[in-house]
Amino acid sequence: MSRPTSLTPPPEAVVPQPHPDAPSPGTELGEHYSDCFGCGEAAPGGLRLRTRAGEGVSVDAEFTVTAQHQGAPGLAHGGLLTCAFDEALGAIGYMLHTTAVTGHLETDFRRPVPVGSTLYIHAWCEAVAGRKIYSRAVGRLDAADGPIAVEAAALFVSVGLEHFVDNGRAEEVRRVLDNPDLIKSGRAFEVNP
Ligand SMILES: CCCCCCCCCCCC(=O)SCCNC(=O)CCNC(=O)[C@H](O)C(C)(C)COP(=O)(O)OP(=O)(O)OC[C@H]1O[C@@H](n2cnc3c(N)ncnc32)[C@H](O)[C@@H]1OP(=O)(O)O
Repeated sequence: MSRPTSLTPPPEAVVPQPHPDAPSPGTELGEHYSDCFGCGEAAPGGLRLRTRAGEGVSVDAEFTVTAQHQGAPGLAHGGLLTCAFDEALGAIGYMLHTTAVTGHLETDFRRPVPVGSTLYIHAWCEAVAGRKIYSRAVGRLDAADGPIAVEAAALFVSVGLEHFVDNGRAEEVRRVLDNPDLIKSGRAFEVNP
């Protein structure tokens, strides 16, 4: 049976506060996993997105579009823009002190994003209902107050360590368990509080 894919928080959802141990605004969040395509330094051709803690349950990131990110000539590929938003929205987990995976993600492309431009991404959590985290993000062109180029809305679902251990390919899971430094933040595989 297929699941509902609504991005509207249910009536019992609450507006969350940052976890008491959440990083303070402006703190660089770093890569969560060295081979992550969205943020990992070791991922070939990856986006290497850097996120910072924002006010409340929010994060900020800048994504500069390079020639490697093209879809049409001189323009960013929409799928890669979505990846950047997935990454930024996922980093909201730092503010809630939970590890969450994307359940549903919608992206609205409002303006073309040229190669060489920088998207200023602001992502925030609207509501939490149990394991479900409802978040939104906006990407502005070339300045924090620039025109909106991309908007996204997502449902992330909190998961525990077993999600990764049980589902990841054994080779990479073993490599990480043998060398926890590969999870730079020490957060991505952390069991929920
Ligand atoms: C901290 C460091 C960070 C570090 C930063 C991390 C950044 C990561 C950025 C990248 C993030 C990714 O790309 S993650 C990779 C892409 N995503 C995935 O691979 C996830 C694949 N999907 C799954 O594994 C699963 O479907 C789950 C875990 C999402 C849910 O399965 P489950 O655990 O069995 O739970 P389940 O009962 O089905 O669902 C829980 C609740 O969520 C609802 N739900 C589940 N999926 C959906 C959906 N698509 N649309 C609506 N609702 C949904 C269910 O109805 C239910 O509601 P109710 O009955 O409770 O009301």
